[in-house]
Amino acid sequence: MSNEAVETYLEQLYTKDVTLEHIKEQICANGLPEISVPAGYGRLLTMLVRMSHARNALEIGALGGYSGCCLLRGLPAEGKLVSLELRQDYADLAKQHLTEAGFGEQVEYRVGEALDSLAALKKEGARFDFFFIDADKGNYPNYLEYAITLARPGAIIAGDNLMLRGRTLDTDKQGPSVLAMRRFNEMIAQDDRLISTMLPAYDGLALAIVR
Ligand SMILES: C[S@@+](CC[C@H](N)C(=O)[O-])C[C@H]1O[C@@H](n2cnc3c(N)ncnc32)[C@H](O)[C@@H]1O
Repeated sequence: MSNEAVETYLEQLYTKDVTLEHIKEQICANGLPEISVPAGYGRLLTMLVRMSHARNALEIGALGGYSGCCLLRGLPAEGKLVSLELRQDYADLAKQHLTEAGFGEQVEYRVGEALDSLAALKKEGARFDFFFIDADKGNYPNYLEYAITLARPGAIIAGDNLMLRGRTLDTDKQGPSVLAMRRFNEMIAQDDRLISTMLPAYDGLALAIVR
C-alpha cells in the first residue's frame, strides 16, 4: 500500500471544501505553481492553531492563500495573521481569496524577501503564537531561528516539505536547498529550545513547541 493510496483514500472521505477548492482552482487559473500545502496538513494547521489557542500567527510563504485560509480558520475572530510573500501578485491574489473567505480584515501581507520582513518584525518587537514555514527551502534554518526569536513561550512552529520529494534522503543530492533542509531537520530534532516531532506523510511536516 503506497503512501499516495492512503492519502487518496483518506481525502475522499471528506466532503468538498468549497472555499479551499476555489482557491486551488484560482491558483491554477492564474498560472501560479500548484504547491499549496496538502489538504490533510491544511486541516492539521487549523486544528493546531485552534488547539493551541493561538491569537496571532506568522506565515512565511503565502502563494495564493490556501494555508493562510487554514490558519485563519483556527484563529479566533479577533486573531491576526501576518503573511510574508516575495511576490506582490501572489500576495494580491492571496488577499483576494482571504477577503472572499471573510478573513480580509484579519490578514496583513508583507511583500519582499522574507528575511527582510523578519528582521523588521524583530525590530518592531513582534511576537507570535504560531508559525508556518513554507517558502524558499534554502532559508529554512534562518526562518527557524527567526521563528524561535519571535515566539512567545509555548508557540508552535510548523514547517512543510522536509523530504523535498525524496531529495533530502538522496545522498547524491548536495544542492543548497537540500543541505539547508537537512540542517533544518537536524535543528528541529536537536535544538534544546524545542519539543518536536516530524510527520512523514505527504512531503513531511515538522512540528515543534518553543519551550
Ligand atoms: C510553497 S509556496 C507557499 C504555499 C502556501 N504556504 C500554501 O500552502 O498555500 C512558497 C511561497 O514562498 C514564496 N517565496 C519564495 N521565496 C521567498 C522569499 N525569499 N521570501 C518570501 N517569500 C518567498 C513563493 O513566492 C511562494 O509563494
